[in-house]
Amino acid sequence: MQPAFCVQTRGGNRGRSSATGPCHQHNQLVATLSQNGDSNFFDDSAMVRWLQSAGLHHLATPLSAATLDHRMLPELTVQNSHRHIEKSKVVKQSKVVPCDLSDLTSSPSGSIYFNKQPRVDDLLSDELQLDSSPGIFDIHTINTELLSEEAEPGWWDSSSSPYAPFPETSFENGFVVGSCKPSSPSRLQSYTPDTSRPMTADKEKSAKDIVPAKIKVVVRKRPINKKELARSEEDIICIEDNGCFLTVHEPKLKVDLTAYVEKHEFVFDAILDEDVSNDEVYMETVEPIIPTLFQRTKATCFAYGQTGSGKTYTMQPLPLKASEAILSLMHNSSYKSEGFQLWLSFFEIYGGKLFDLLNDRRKLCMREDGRQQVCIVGLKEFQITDLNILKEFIEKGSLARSTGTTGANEESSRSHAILQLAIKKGSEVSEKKRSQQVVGKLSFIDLAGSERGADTTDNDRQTRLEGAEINKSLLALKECIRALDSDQGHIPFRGSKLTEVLRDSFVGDSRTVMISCISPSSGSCEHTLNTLRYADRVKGLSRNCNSKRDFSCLLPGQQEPSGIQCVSPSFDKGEEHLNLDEIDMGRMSRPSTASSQINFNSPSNVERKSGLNDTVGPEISHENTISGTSIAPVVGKSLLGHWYNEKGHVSLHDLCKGARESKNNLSCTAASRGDLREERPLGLPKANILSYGNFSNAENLTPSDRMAALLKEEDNLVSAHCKELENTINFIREEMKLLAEVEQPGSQIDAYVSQLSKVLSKKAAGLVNLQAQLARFQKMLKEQEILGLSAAA
Ligand SMILES: Nc1ncnc2c1ncn2[C@@H]1O[C@H](COP(=O)(O)OP(=O)(O)OP(=O)(O)O)[C@@H](O)[C@H]1O
Repeated sequence: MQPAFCVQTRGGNRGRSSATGPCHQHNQLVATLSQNGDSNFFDDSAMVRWLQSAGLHHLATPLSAATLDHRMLPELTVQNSHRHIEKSKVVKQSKVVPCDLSDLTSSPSGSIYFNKQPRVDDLLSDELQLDSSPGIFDIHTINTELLSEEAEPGWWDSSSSPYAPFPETSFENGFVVGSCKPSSPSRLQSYTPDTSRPMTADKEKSAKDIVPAKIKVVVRKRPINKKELARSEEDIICIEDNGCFLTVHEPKLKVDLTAYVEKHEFVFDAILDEDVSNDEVYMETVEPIIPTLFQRTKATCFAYGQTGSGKTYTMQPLPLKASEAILSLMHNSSYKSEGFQLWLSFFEIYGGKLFDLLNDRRKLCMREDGRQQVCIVGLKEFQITDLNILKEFIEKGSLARSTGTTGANEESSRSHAILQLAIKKGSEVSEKKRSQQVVGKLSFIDLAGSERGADTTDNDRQTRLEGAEINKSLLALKECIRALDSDQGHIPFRGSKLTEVLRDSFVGDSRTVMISCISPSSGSCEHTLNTLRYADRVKGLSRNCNSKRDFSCLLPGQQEPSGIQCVSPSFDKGEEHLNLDEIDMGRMSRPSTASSQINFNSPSNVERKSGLNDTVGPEISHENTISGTSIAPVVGKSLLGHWYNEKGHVSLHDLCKGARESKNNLSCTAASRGDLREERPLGLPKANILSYGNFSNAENLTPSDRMAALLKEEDNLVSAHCKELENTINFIREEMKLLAEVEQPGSQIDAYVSQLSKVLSKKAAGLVNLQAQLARFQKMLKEQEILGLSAAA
């Protein structure tokens, strides 16, 4: 029999009532099981706890309806709950329905279902039925699929209700519930700005008094969509009632093909269920930051997650709401007389290049001035006084993003879109000359799909390199946030173009909000776990962190890796800066007898499989440098674009200065507790050092290791080229000097000949070396291509 009710608690974040979940495959409804009137919320773990507390340990795990014994649970009831809106307040309604154990069944994922088909009477309490005049319900909070089967025609006059449901066909993207989207073709949510609403003095004061956390990590789950349902995928994400705990029920198969469920538990600052609106997302994430922007804070809010997980859907409404609040504070608070202005810019990083989304995708270049301030040359900024204009700009920019070079939406998931709101003070003297000061800045970043970083095995070279670039930037971003959170003096922003662009957001007083977007479906389980692990690591070093760890898959007897939670105090001074992931990496990359016994569920293997492992990230921080060891110089190719003098053009001197400084930034020394003081180049886990420079051991390397080696070789080539240019200039100087001398009366031709011969030999040797390096890189590219092709075959 197709189960009717899923007996699982859902939603209920932060005081929001437990809500009717989306209408899933199983007509899911929030329900409470109770015994002897004693109410207990049931998700799998709560059920286990409840059974244990009832002394029914033998039933506690594994749990299935078949194991529930009628004699032991004599008075079972199911309490159906839903909510509706009454006089602008969300009201929870519930009704107890007597049930029998024969009405319960379990799914392969471990959920317990109530088989009885509900009646409308069961869904609506008596008061609610009396009150059911159009307009008092928010239809989106009611399980419409359940209702449609049983509801009498005419009980709901949708046409006259402001809460009329969108007809199912009008749901964009096949979302069953929760999408609540306007039928407008725009990707933006319908939104009516209201700047006239003044912020009261009390509100302003309390807003100012609240000090938001430096780093906040929020997870947002999107509703399951029709395509996923059509593929019979299940919702595997369970959010516990306080809105901070999340369990992923990973469907797995044993060797004998028996299905079982592996649970992964996570804790974050907030977890937003599929029924949480964009307004609520704003309130949870960005709203607390707004007042701090007037106090010289730079804030960053970014969405991370796989393609299609809802990053753009989540991010697009936020700048609008934030601008409304900023303008309201500017015009209606004590800041009124300060002469603040709000400015907008919107650009994209695609394939390591910057494009202005508000100026016909004009290519931009990033420069660093004498005071090490990063500026994006040519980026258009617009002053925002009217929210409708802002809305148009955002739409324009979003369209430019998704209709980029090839017009495919595919592109958007391979690019990072950055929308910046800057609060400025001062006047603009002329178009070219501004005497404005940035007071605060809020950057919204819609990151490339996280799984794109794993595109390193793709057949297409361009895709592989883009994937590697995305991987690099996501890892560098994580490193920067972690450095911020641990109050490290140095932020490794040079790790990627993305973090360089955000440099000024990482210095001084800064706030960061990460919204991890996840899909609920079982088909996305691996990506979802990767996203949650990334988020977990971002938050991992937070001093107040109380994160439950995803250790469900540790081997029996294996301990929580001590390096993960915080830097072990037993480390000596020299190791203090050891990156925690590096310890992980050491564990992962060292093939041991133990590792051959590790099943495929071990965290390291899961991450390795995903391609989102830390092959690049951990080594990016120059804090990894350990005194007393020599350091292999590495210069990133991005230097070519970054080193400019104050007049704006590249000088070789600056270039070399950049190379030297970057060498310090990017060099790293590998050290882990087991084998300290080992020198290795950037971007390579230990196990791969031997194969660095050629792929003779290529079959032993993972695709991402190979890609890291390739990128490393590319960096070395660019670095050697820079060096060669520097030498060439010196040779030219020497040759000019020789020429000048030989033309003097009485010059020594023999000396000239021998000096010239020396210079030419050095020049030739330099070119030969560079050519050899180039040939090696070409060979690696070729090998990578062949390996990619054979992997694909
Ligand atoms: N919470 C949600 N409620 C309803 N619909 C959603 C939700 N989240 C996402 N969607 C829908 O899912 C689809 C994919 O979302 P979106 O484009 O935001 O994904 P994305 O992560 O930005 O993907 P990409 O990385 O490819 O740009 C969109 O059409 C969006 O409308």
